[in-house]
Amino acid sequence: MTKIDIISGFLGAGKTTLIKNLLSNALKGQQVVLIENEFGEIGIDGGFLKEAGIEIREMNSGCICCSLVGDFGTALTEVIEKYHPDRIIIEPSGVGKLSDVIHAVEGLEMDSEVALNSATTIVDVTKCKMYLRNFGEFFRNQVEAAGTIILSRTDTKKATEEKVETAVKLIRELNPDATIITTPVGELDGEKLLDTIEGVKIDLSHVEEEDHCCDHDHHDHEHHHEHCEHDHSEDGCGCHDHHHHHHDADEVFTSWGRETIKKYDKDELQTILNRLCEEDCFGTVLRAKGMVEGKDGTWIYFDMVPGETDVRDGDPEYTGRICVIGAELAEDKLQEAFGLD
Ligand SMILES: Nc1nc2c(ncn2[C@@H]2O[C@H](COP(=O)(O)OP(=O)(O)OP(=O)(O)O)[C@@H](O)[C@H]2O)c(=O)[nH]1
Repeated sequence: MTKIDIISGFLGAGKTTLIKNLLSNALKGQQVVLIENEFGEIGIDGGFLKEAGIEIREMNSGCICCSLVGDFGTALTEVIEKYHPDRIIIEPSGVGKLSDVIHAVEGLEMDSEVALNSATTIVDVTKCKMYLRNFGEFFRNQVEAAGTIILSRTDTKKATEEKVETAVKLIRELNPDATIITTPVGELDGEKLLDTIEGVKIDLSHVEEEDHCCDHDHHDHEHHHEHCEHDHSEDGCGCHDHHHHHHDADEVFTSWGRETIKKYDKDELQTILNRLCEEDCFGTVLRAKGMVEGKDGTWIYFDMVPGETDVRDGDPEYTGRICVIGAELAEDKLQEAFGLD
């Protein structure tokens, strides 16, 4: 019997970080297949995990919830038949709806030797309130459908006691029964972490069904996306408020990605990422990530979520890749900022 574990969470919440942690600790020695669904044309995360000898099946064809019946079901069945793994970890895209993924897995349980083992959502404790307000339609479903919720960034200074308490309260309102992990994951023993995630019942009774995005006609929506002044303050602008329903992820979010051989230095990349955090001219940038060759021949990896950047050394990749995800992105400005034609 193959166990299926779903690790969801909004853009940049910390899904890949948690999966790496599980693979190198609690799941070490198990045969694991990871199915990733990245939002954005340029797949970035795959390379990180291939090093760990993990088989990866990437699906970059947009939102997982829109391809569940076709691609996703086929991918799962193929993986099961080919590898008979101990586990399959599914990492839906940051803007995927968790309940849709759960439904899809449950649909396969009858015919295949698989069992849904856990459904976990990672919530960035420092942005919970803002994302709930601005992107509630997507964020809420991930919280409502989860068996376990892990708060990320509880190890940072920004995660004050007050902020953690507020996040827990907001999460409790949406999902009264979930186990909420408030201890920084890095402090937890791997086995303890896995035990906590695995032992939880998955209950979709409090998930708002109108959030199910595959039932509707993709071309017959009313669009209410009035753009607004983005002040990038912590509480955001409130323009994508949670009363809007029935949107596909690709109606609200866009991505811009490039493969490039252009060389950068770390300071230059840091400056670009700071600009993405601070300036309004790019649209609402929610995530940037990638890897590029450095001017000195080393490789530079980077991550950006609002208010947070990380530029670091990494192993050479087959080519440089940049991916930016957000709402109403100004592609020409992004291209210009990264110095690309
Ligand atoms: N301090 C701190 N940083 C974190 C934590 N979790 C994730 N990060 C950082 O946040 C950034 C994004 O983390 P990822 O694990 O790539 O997030 P993700 O959810 O896979 O992101 P997507 O690619 O958008 O799906 C990285 O720079 C991580 O190092 C955490 O608990 N604490």
